[in-house]
Amino acid sequence: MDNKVLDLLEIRDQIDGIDKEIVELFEKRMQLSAEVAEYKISNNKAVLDPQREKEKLNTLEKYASNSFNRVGVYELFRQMMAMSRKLQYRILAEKGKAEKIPFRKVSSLPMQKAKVVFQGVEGAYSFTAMHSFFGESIENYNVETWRDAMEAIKNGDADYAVLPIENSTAGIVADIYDLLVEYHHSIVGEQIIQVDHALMGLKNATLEDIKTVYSHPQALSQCRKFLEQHPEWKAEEYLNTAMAAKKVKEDGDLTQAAIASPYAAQCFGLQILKPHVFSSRQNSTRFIIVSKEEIYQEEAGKISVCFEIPHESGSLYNTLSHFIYNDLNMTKIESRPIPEKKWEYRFFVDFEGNLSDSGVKNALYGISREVNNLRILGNY
Ligand SMILES: C=C(O[C@@H]1C=C(C(=O)O)C=C[C@H]1O)C(=O)O
Repeated sequence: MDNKVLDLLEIRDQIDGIDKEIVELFEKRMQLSAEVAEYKISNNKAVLDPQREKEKLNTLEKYASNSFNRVGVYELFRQMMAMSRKLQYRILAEKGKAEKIPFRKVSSLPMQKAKVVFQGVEGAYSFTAMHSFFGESIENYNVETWRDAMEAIKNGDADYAVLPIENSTAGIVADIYDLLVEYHHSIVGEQIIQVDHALMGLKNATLEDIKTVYSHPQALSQCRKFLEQHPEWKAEEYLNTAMAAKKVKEDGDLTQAAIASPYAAQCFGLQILKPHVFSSRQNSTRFIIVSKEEIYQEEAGKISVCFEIPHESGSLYNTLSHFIYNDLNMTKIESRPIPEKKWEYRFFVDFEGNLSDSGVKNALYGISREVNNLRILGNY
């Protein structure tokens, strides 16, 4: 072996020795932190003491001999103290000091005599989503706006609302996120609907009769390839796909067609002139089921939360570290502006888990102590 290899082995040997010492010291430090937790329980003190942490970081970084190491020491101890706090939260939770999660576990969603509200008209994709989730025989009615649907839940006019939250190509439906914050309802389920547009006309119409095709602009653009094969047709934008189908039925004009879901054809007694003019697994809309009840099902596997964090370096990182530390898989993060606070944001996070899991409880307890306005939107 040449000298350099020997050197490397020797240096690594020394590193190994130091790391072992660091681990021993780390464990001693955590043990002391656990004792602090006991003190805090007896004296009703908060886990996080920002003043103490700030002072510690200032002192410790001064021990470092150069600016590069100063940054390292700062970061190292910031992490160390975050871990120490996580241990304390766990101890407090074990001693029953964490506030209870307000959600109630149920074996299944109460469906008997349930009434569902959806936005749009029969045959709209939200209508399909509702039937897929609740079955065909569910009592339901429609309203004009998403806000109306939220109000219906608030007033007790309906037990559940079906609302679109995200489209796989167009992204989130921002208004629904904002409404979820404004109305303190909870998400109790979700339903994904694949987009499948058909061309439909009156019962006795044929493709040759068609002169005008009505649909929502997004549906028209998704079906562009198909429409280009018929340059003789005029494409007309309409409020939504189901309304376009309704119009064709009501006008009773053989030259009119609509692009909408096959379900809309069924609802309005139209004939499908050409199925799947656009169908895409890639293009799906995810709907949420909203309720006034704070309930979650035993087998629920996804949790949605939202929170606000101080406008400081590292605060999002610090919040998300609670998920990592508790081995929780985050599946989505979104941010929305907070209207009253210019350039500050509210974050929406989805992660895998059930509100009964201890890791989930630990993460939520820790986060709730370190952010503003943590809300559990639902577990479904
Ligand atoms: C250990 C404590 O709890 C927390 C963790 C700290 C640490 O690990 O040094 C410091 C302050 C607190 O935010 C403490 O209060 O001393």
